[in-house]
Amino acid sequence: MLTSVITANTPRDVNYTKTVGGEALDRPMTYSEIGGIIFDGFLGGSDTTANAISFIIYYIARNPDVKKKMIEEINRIFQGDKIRPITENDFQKLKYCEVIVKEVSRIFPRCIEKSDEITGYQWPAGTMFRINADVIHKNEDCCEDPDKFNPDRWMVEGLEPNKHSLLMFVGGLRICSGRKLAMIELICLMALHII
Ligand code: HEM
Repeated sequence: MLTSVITANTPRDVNYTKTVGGEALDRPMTYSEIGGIIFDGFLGGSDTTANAISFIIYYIARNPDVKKKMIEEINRIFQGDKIRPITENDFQKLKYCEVIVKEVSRIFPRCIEKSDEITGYQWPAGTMFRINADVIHKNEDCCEDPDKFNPDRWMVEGLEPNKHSLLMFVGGLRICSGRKLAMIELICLMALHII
């Protein structure tokens, strides 16, 4: 089925990406390469989601005030009945759970394993990057300590998030194609299973 979806929807003359497995490509990707990437993504989509939920649990456990607000939101929406199936409407209302996921993504640093050139500079192996530390607000008052775990920074009116604020899914042409599903999975796990 996957192959037929790709065949039906993929224009043959589009150069989807210039690299496969780190190798530069000077031709459009084949259907089997595109299929391979999707397959990798589905396999990779499970351990990335497992890692993400582990960090979410860690930050919730370290921040009791956040946990309290999250439980309040979940109880308000489910009214004590967490056995009923979750609906799209419930999901749309789980705003605090959503910003917890965003804040975990923002605050968690990335580490490069090998020395690399990034933005014109050579960085040694082991460098920790927090390039998504700044969430830009129209309201200057809330530009507080970027090292503080504070999901509320995402809920401020007039928020203009830096486009690199959600680096969990990277960006550009190769942005994670499962990101919306991943957000649904994470938020549902938080609402239905964490507490
Ligand atoms: C929290 C969970 C997830 C995280 C943090 C995550 C993160 C990523 C990252 C960093 C990439 C690489 C982007 C790049 O190479 O520039 C990627 C690619 C991909 N992900 Fe995810 N992912 C998650 C969940 C999922 C899920 C659930 C699926 C599908 C069910 C999925 C499907 C894919 C696919 C198909 C690609 C390849 C996209 C491409 O190369 O064009 N991901 N993901």
